[in-house]
Amino acid sequence: MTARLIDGKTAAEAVRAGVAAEVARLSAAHGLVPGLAVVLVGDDPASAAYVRSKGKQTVAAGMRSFEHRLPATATQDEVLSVVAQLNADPSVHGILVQLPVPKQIDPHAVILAIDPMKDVDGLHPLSAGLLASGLPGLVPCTPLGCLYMAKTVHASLAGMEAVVVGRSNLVGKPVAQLLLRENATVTIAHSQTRDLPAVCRRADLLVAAVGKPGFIRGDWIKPGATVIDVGINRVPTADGKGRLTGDVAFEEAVQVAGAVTPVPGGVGLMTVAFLLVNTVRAACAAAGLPAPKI
Ligand SMILES: Nc1nc(=O)c2c([nH]1)NC[C@@H]1CN(c3ccc(C(=O)N[C@@H](CCC(=O)O)C(=O)O)cc3)C=[N+]21
Repeated sequence: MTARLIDGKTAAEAVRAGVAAEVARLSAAHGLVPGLAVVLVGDDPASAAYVRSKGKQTVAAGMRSFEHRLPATATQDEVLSVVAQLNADPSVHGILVQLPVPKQIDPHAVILAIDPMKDVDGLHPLSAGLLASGLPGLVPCTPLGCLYMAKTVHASLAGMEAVVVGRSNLVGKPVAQLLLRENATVTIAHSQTRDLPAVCRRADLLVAAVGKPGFIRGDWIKPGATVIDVGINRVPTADGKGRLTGDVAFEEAVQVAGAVTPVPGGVGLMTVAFLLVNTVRAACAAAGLPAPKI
């Protein structure tokens, strides 16, 4: 059997079309144009590429895009002062500080400084706490993308065994909270989990967010399971360009799984699409309008 591919390109295009329609409506009915500010500290080429694609898609959806680039030598105070300026700017509804930041900067201090109303990354402790308490708030984009993709396969996740490998604040923990909200039975596994392959084999829905290329092997997957691969790892190639690969050994996984997300062309595309969704949600909340239906 060969697994069905969950196509991120088609799914992301559908989400972006919904965003563009909502942005057009908000602008016509309320004169509201959602704005997203991305802060990039340093000159990591991969980060710069993500920031460019976010900016392009933001503009393509009819929103405003703001980019702030600081040198790799920037101090924490300099970063905090950019964040304060963006917090105070009414045309900015969403703020994303690209992670990781250089080592002289404490990422927690930067995240805490972001106005929670503009926290489109869903990383502020208030956003994390609202999610954990089952209250409305901004939810991290990659977990929203994972859930959307899982739902293209399963109308309901209730009662499913879900295993999340990875416990980061950006992906593992929030995706587990979202799955719990959907009434799945959720296990969070990590580097110290005993007999990880056996734990993974219990999963009807397996979410891999470990950051190690090809780490999850085919024989760790329950036959017919749905596999969501969050990993975006650049591995070297002979031509020196490198290629993107996930956390799942894809060629093995397609032999066993029922459905699997590819890398590239999977969860990464959904992350950017849901960043736009979160920006529209933040803009509506700031304007006192009801939550948009996207
Ligand atoms: N505060 C913060 N929030 C983030 O969400 C965040 C971050 N920092 N730092 C870096 C990571 C990485 N990330 C990606 C987003 C989209 C793709 C993406 O669109 N990937 C495409 C193609 C990429 C390519 O071909 O280069 C794909 O997987 O098909 C990848 C990676 C967001 N991140």
